[in-house]
Amino acid sequence: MSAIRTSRPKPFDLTLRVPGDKSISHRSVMLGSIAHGVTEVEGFLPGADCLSTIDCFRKMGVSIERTSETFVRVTGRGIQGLQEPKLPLDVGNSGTTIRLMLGILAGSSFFSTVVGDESIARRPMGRVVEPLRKMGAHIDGREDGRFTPLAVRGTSLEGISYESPVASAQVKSCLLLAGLQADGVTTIQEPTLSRDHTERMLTAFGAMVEREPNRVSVHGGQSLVGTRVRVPGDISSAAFLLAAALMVPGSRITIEDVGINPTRTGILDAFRMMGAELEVEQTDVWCHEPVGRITISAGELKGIEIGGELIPRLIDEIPVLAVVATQAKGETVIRDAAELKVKETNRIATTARELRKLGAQVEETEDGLIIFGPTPLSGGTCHSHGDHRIGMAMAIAGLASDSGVYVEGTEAIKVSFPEFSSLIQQL
Ligand SMILES: O=C(O)C1=C[C@@H](OP(=O)(O)O)[C@@H](O)[C@H](O)C1
Ligand SMILES: C=C(OP(=O)(O)O)C(=O)O
Repeated sequence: MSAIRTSRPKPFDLTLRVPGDKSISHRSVMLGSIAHGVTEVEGFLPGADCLSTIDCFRKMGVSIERTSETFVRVTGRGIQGLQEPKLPLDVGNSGTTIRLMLGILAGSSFFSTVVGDESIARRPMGRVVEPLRKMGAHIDGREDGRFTPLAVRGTSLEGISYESPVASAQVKSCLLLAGLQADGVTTIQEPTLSRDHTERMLTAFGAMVEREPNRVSVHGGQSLVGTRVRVPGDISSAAFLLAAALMVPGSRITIEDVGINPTRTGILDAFRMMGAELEVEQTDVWCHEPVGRITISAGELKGIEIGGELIPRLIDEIPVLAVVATQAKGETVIRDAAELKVKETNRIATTARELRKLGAQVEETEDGLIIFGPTPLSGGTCHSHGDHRIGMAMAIAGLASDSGVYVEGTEAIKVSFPEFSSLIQQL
């Protein structure tokens, strides 16, 4: 088991880049695989989750070459050109891989089985299996297909109109990918808008996607054409570094070439509400995704109340937001975030538990957290619980501790931000 130790550094002023966006990297390999022709991906995230996606599509006969850590060349086979995998498709720790891939497998012409690690085995698959079955999919699995392992007998699908009870880009994307192979139109309505990378990338691959507020439709029978994808830096990874600047008064960080898609920038809104000084400048658009430069420096931080439409726009950043909230004056209330319970860990529970070990005052609620600040953070030993975002969040907490925080289980971090440990220790 690997571990890292962080403690209060001297104030810093740094300009950095972060590794490629995880959501966009997954999609580049998936859409590249089912497209016709070659897709070249620059700035691919070499994180364990995205490598699981590569491995699954290779098992379906797709030629995927990695000419460097971050450059990937996918020779697409067309959506009906994938081959029956001889072995189970192993998604490792990646919820995005399994849920999006199920949309592709459901409409294939072959049989496949899908497995993952212990965390994946706890995560709900009914949210995609149920609507896919409405489209005609044949999926079986543990507890009637609500959990892995799953088995899919590919078949022809019918378009549906589906009202998703959760704002989940994984549900939406799964159904869009199934919809591409279905007869007729597939429409997904979500309660609030979740990240829209699939919609944007489908357009870049030549598909027609119809969008209305919180609603998206796709016609079946369209084929995709391979393209060049340049992946922006991952704002979810950048969030840990932005938080680092807020934890060490007098510090400033600039992150360049980072994705600033508005469905992902909720954390910037939250940090601004807390009193951080933030400058965001759009510098370019890569493969239909806005890219820019973010500079942050700490102001006097105050507690905030967040919920509603903001939550899907910062869902993966809530653990580190809670860490920053321990240093803000007053109460920070996070509501409408029950989705956190079904991530790599129950992030409401693991965030609260680990922060309390350092003396933070944190209350768990049914759908979020309440953090009372500011509280000094003591030294101590924390654990990632096998969850990359919890491991990184606790390492950031250590930056406000004089005696230092030792975080165990940091091997989980390779899922999304392989360089995190060396970067943070440079502070
Ligand atoms: O589509 C995606 O790439 C993701 C969607 C989100 O999950 P949900 O769709 O479950 O909200 C997010 O938490 C995850 O890290 C990546
Ligand atoms: C929830 C996450 O990813 P996934 O659902 O793909 O496992 C995450 O990266 O925080």
